[in-house]
Amino acid sequence: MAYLELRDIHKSYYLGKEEFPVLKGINLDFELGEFVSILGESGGGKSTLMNIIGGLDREFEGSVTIDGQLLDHKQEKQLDEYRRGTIGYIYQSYNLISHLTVLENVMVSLEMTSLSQAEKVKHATSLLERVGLAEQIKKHPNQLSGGQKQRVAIARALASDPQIIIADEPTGALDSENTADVLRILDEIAAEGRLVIAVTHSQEVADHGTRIVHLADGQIDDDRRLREAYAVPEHDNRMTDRPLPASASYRNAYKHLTFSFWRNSLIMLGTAIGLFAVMLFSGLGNGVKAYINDQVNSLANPTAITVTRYQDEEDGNSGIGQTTAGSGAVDISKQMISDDQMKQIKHVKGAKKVQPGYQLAGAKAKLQNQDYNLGTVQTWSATYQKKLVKAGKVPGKNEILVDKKTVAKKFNTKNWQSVVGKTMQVTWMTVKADGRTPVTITKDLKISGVIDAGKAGTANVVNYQTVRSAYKEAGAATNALFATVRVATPDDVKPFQKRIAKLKGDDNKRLYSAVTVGSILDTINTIVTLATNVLAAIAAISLVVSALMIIVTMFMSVSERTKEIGILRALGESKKDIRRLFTSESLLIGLASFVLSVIFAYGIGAILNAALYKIAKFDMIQISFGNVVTTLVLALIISFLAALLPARRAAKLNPIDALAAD
Ligand SMILES: Nc1ncnc2c1ncn2[C@@H]1O[C@H](COP(=O)(O)OP(=O)(O)OP(=O)(O)O)[C@@H](O)[C@H]1O
Repeated sequence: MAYLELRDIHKSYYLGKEEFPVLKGINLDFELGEFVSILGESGGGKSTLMNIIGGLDREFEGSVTIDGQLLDHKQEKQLDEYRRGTIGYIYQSYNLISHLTVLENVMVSLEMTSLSQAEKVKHATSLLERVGLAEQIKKHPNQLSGGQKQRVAIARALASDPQIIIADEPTGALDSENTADVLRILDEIAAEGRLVIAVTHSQEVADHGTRIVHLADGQIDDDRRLREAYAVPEHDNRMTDRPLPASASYRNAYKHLTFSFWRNSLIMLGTAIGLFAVMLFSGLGNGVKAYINDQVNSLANPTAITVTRYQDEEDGNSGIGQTTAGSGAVDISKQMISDDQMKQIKHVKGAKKVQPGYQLAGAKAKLQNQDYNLGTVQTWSATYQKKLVKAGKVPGKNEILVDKKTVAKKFNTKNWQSVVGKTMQVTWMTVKADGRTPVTITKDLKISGVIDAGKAGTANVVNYQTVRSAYKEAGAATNALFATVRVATPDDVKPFQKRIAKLKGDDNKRLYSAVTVGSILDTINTIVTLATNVLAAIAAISLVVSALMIIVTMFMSVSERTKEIGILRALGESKKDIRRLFTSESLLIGLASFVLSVIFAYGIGAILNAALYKIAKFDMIQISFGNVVTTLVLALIISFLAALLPARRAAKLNPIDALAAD
């Protein structure tokens, strides 16, 4: 049984429905150690036959048996393996990969062997030395002469130690000197015990082989032996081949990226800008949220909770500041917290300190014959931060801390501190002990200091005892209107709020509401998050543009590299390997864009922060680790999706058509 057997090979091409038969029943046997030349007229089907032997063509009739094993052309995997391990191809037009160096071109077929990286380099270098190219290994193909290119192609064909070398007009483009060189090398290859099948038009070339097969009209019309085939030496250490590892695809993709560096840099820049915008807006959202938190917490104590009586709809939803004293219609005792209830609140788990508080309704003041509308007047509680007191001190008995904007500055615009120490007559309303009858209270209070509630509004603060004793004197209800509860840490606020909301009175109705800085912040934060997400989503639209750019680049890359795809397929790479070549290139673009975008985001973020710091005294852009990770995931998803279609198209290319591409 011969090493390679072709039986009854028929092949036709079709133009529409019209059939053009090219091979009409080829029967041939080949042995290892032979150097067979295939001669025949142009268009006679020589290349077609080589593609069938080489495992590139699957659309034919007949059988190819290799070393006793029938090749199943339906099984692509088996064919990939066959091309990888058994076949080495040499073409008239060299078919080198232009963006790889001479050494790398030879290394491509070694990627599919089990050699270590160092062994691959050593082996490729020794092959290039053998074909006389030791000096040229770092050059790119376009820096070589035709003869040199063909020798690189021979070294590449030999690299994976194949049994069969197919050379399709290997000397067609060479001068006589280079032709002689190449023929000598091919003869040496046959002498090593390999089967060399060379297609040629030249009788002179054909005469160098051990046998000439002549093809005419789709059939063999002559098969002549010129000399004995070479004896096959024992090959005990044949190289073992294996599928292309993923790392090789990534390396190849990286080399291609750096080869077209400027074009790819622009694509990366475009993608990076989109990613950067997403990251910057997210960072701005974080910054604004932190800024608001900081501002609110600096005005009010985050561990203080204001507890009021719960008002359901029927009772009229009047919280602090809307005391209905004077209307007579509503029993405001329902809005008050009795001493017993105060004790009950004290016993709720988490309460560290509980302070009763009053709010003075409709408070007006007279200071040196000038009337003031006081707005909010409350008793001092833990909600206030001491740093809000801008002059003087916290009020003691019969003292008042007045608002900077509405009282102190109106009293004396420039020297507003001068109000401290003056006596102010304050009038407000409440109800008698029956909870209904209105009563007006007037007190002379000494101004202990000035408070500035900032943008949060106005604040006038009196001492709790001052109000309580005034109420006692006037026979008014003395129950507090609210209680200020301190908890240990801001994290204890929410659990406390929940517990207090659960407390029920005798009528099984909810007793208390709790307002905290946190609950106000929650609302603000929700709005800021929403706004940030909208901004980030708008920025994300630019990512769609980025994705389109990557898709276009990848399609361009596929059409530029069509020939390379054919070469890689001929060398034994599978469809999957080709797909991965393009997805890895796209993922590398995504990854590089991500790195760029992080640099932009942190760089420009720092510049913006420096500029805004002058205004807000706060880092307005705070890009979190989570933002960075999200951006990375986005970048990878986009680049992966963008590569899907182009990679699919590349993988689907017919290797023969791809090799024929210009
Ligand atoms: N993809 C194709 N579709 C249609 N016809 C094709 C295709 N490829 C080759 N042919 C035709 O098949 C015939 C054989 O082509 P092939 O390339 O095998 O010939 P060849 O003997 O190698 O020719 P040459 O010596 O000029 O290279 C030619 O007539 C060619 O036009």
